[in-house]
Amino acid sequence: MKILKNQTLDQLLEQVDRQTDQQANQPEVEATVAGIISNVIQNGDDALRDYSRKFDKVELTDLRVPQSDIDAAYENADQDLIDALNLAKNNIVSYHKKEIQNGFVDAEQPGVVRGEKITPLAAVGLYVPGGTAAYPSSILMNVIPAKLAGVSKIVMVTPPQKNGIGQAVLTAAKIAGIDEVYQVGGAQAIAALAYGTQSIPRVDKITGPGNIFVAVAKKQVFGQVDIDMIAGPSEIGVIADDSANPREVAADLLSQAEHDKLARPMMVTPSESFAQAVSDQIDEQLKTLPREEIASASVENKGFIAVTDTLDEALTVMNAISPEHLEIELADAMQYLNQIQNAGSVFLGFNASEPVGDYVAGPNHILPTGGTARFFSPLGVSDFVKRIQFVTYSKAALKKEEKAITTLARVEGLEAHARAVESRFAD
Ligand SMILES: NC(=O)c1ccc[n+]([C@@H]2O[C@H](COP(=O)([O-])OP(=O)(O)OC[C@H]3O[C@@H](n4cnc5c(N)ncnc54)[C@H](O)[C@@H]3O)[C@@H](O)[C@H]2O)c1
Ligand SMILES: N[C@H](CO)Cc1c[nH]c[nH+]1
Ligand SMILES: [Zn+2]
Repeated sequence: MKILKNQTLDQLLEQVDRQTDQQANQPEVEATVAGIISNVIQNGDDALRDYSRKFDKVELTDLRVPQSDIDAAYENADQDLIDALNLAKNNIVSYHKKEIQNGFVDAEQPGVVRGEKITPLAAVGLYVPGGTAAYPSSILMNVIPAKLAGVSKIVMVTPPQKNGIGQAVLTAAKIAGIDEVYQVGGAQAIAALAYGTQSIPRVDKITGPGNIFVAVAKKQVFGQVDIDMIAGPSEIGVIADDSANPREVAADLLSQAEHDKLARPMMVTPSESFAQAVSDQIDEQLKTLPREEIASASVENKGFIAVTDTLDEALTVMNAISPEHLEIELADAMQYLNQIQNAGSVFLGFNASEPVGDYVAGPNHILPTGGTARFFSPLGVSDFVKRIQFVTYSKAALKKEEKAITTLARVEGLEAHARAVESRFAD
């Protein structure tokens, strides 16, 4: 892995900035995706079949996965898989239940009642990745907060596979309780959810992670629908020093590198010797990885280890990176949590290996990438609800505030605003 050493803090921050910019601006991908979206709007299901043939090498007739396939997958599933999915489901439910908002009613001022009611979205589309790998775990992470929010229409899309959607994916769909599944992926699936086709219903919001084409497509349909965030190619940032185990740190970095050739495995450390030890371990462990080709490309093209003068500088660089996942591999790691400003999900201590969050801990693994953890949050229950505000006034309460309202209205030159309130006291 590339080791950046003998660099000033400003030089390191400048490199992080430049890499993040690259993530955001992909002109050639933007153009490809714009063409795909336009074609799906024009040609609906036929365009979906064309792209499935072109990108996924799959000939599709029905886009919807029959319920019988979902039921059969569950019936035939390995008990270990069912047990693991149920354990994950229980932990994800118990964690996300704590996110449920209940709105409020405030009647503190005489004659005035105001408040906020929490309303589930009517229809959401969940994107579950399935190009280079299948992600049954992403089904749970997408569906559970939507169900806890009370969304009634939940539609799932996932890429078609040559011999049908994977049995583990369908088993997870059954356990998650989703029954409307369409076998289409990529930017075309995002377009179908945003605009609707003959088979796939239009939704109000699209959530879920995906590759660069999916991430850019979600960006382009924002405004036609809402989106949860830009959850693109996976990333992991590790802050570690000599108190950590280089073999374990290398293994965690590779766990995310194997997702995508564009995945970003990154470490920042104040120890040059530890940097070298981790880099050596990465080279060693890559040799036996089944997804070595993907992980090597990620390490080569997107990975780096930055050596800083101090631990404080390491925290500053990592906050600038704003990684999707941040591991703090330091003694007494919890003490550093309050210094973390930007990250999707934080893993504290030597045993909180990032895949624990991918699968079973309970927090969501659908997380912001490409530096967007500066302003996006992990997927959660709040992504599937809207807040509706309400007020009611007695005539006496309105009279009390009439002068303030009409003064402001006339300062803004909005006479009708003033007269609307004064009309209550005309007779
Ligand atoms: N950020 C997160 O929370 C999170 C969570 C899980 C996975 N991920 C990421 O999701 C991604 C999954 O990627 P994936 O590729 O395996 O599956 P994917 O489902 O995201 O994308 C596969 C689809 O991309 C389309 N496609 C492939 N090549 C294309 C091309 N050249 N032009 C246009 N469209 C093309 C195909 O139609 C295919 O169905 C990885 O980057 C992984 O790191 C992120
Ligand atoms: N680490 C991924 C998010 O970037 C989530 C995931 C799903 N399955 C395995 N990992
Ligand atoms: Zn992962």
